Amino acid sequence: MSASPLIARTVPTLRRAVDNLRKRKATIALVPTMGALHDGHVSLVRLAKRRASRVVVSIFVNPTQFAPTEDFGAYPRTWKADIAKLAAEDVDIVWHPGVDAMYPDGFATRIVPEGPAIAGLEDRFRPHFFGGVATVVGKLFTQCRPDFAIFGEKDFQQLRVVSQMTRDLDLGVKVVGSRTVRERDGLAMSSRNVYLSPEERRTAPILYRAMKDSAGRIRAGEAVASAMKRGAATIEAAGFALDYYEARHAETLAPLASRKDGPLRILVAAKLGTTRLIDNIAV
Ligand SMILES: Nc1ncnc2c1ncn2[C@@H]1O[C@H](COP(=O)(O)OP(=O)(O)OP(=O)(O)O)[C@@H](O)[C@H]1O
Ligand SMILES: CC(C)(CO)[C@@H](O)C(=O)[O-]
Ligand code: BAL
Repeated sequence: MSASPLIARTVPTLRRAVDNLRKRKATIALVPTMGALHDGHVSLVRLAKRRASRVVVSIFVNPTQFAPTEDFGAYPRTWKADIAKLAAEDVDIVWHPGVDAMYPDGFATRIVPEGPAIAGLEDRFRPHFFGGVATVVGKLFTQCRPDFAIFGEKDFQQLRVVSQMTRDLDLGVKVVGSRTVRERDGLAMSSRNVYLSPEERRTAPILYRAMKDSAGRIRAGEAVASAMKRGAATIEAAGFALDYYEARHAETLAPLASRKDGPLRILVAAKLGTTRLIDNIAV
């Protein structure tokens, strides 16, 4: 029988719960989320359980990473179903602060990531995004003081930015990436997939198919630029409005002209109607 997790809504409650686990010599893994949980999130929880003896999942739709024109208000919130999923996975603590607990009146500090990991890609199209993510993840780390924190590779640039910030600020957390979980037709699971109309949902897996095709061509010796151009054209022909379709160095995220320059990752962001999807694969 799985037990319901302890739900903490204020920093003192969370701290007491974490301190209690620590007194019992627990190791702790944190899984930061914005809720609307799907099997991708569940896979992060399962990896967390393999890394540590206790698991904390945070559910917080973080306003500071959304631009005023974006979907903060509409973002799916499915609290009851989320808690049922986390109870079934035997999660120990759910950290679910209100906006006032995370950003009390007078809050005036921000972590601003710099350097190659934030050059372009998401940062070009969501310039507010990584500042909001770094600030909230920095807070989540100091609030929960985990040994490990698990992030999905689906948000590949976010994983790199968070790893860099954690190193730079000596936060003492081991950041672990977890592979992307996909639907049967290849679409990366994402909380925002619920926005897709049935027709858009049928089109959406083209993103993954185009990346796989480009990766195959590059592996077979086609020039990176040519394979990427073809992939971008396929995506646009299917009706997506493309933000970017790029091959980058898999570790540094620096732009790469040739496969010989290092391990490659293809990253994409595109809008289908009003829904913005992102994905990436290794070459
Ligand atoms: N399909 C997936 N496979 C593995 N990890 C995932 C997947 N989708 C999301 N994650 C990871 O789950 C964590 C929480 O992400 P979040 O709650 O924003 O979900 P999301 O599905 O990415 O939502 P959104 O649609 O807002 O991008 C992040 O580390 C993210 O990379
Ligand atoms: C890491 C995160 C929970 C920070 O709000 C969010 O960006 C997400 O869900 O990927
Ligand atoms: N999964 C990334 C969170 C966001 O798009 O705001």
